[in-house]
Amino acid sequence: MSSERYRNYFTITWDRLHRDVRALCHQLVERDFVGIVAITRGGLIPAALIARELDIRLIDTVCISSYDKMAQGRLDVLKGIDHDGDGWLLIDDLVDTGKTAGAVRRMLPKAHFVTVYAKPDGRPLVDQYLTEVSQDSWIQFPWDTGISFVEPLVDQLRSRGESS
Ligand SMILES: O=P(O)(O)OC[C@H]1O[C@H](OP(=O)(O)OP(=O)(O)O)[C@H](O)[C@@H]1O
Ligand SMILES: O=c1[nH]c(=O)c2nc[nH]c2[nH]1
Ligand SMILES: [Mg+2]
Repeated sequence: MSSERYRNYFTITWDRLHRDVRALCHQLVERDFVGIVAITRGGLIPAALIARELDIRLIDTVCISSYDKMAQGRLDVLKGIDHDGDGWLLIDDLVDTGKTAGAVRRMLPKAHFVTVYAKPDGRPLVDQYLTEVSQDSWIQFPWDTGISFVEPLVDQLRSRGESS
């Protein structure tokens, strides 16, 4: 873990992500949307799953670059959009500090903004989210992780000198 801001990992598996996105869709299914705007790149995966559940075929993107791994950098808008979001569903995977959400909200003030995960600082900027995650946790998504061998606990303790 390299950023001072984060003390824990909150690990999301593909199964969990799919279940969480479907649960979010239950809260959205009664509404009508013109289409989806996904915030790249993290918003693309939930956007595809939500589009399937809500039978939405019209999908656009706002393309943003901000973090380099865990380090927050300058926010660059690589591609904006030419409407105010009226009737559109705006999707990101998560809101953390709210910097990305704030910038996209200014572009699409009338969109209905949802994220799957929300940390307290960014939470007020979205209309809806499924799961709250503590501000000091880094959410590890399945596309950033893989399955690997884990040493038995006794061996981990031995190598740390905590057991004989
Ligand atoms: O609330 P904030 O502090 O702005 O952080 C939230 C944003 O950070 C992540 O994107 P990132 O910039 O890492 O790019 P990515 O979606 O391409 O992974 C995440 O997907 C959100 O868009
Ligand atoms: O994968 C990620 N996990 C996070 O917790 C986070 N916060 C900002 N950007 C993030 N990306
Ligand atoms: Mg993102």
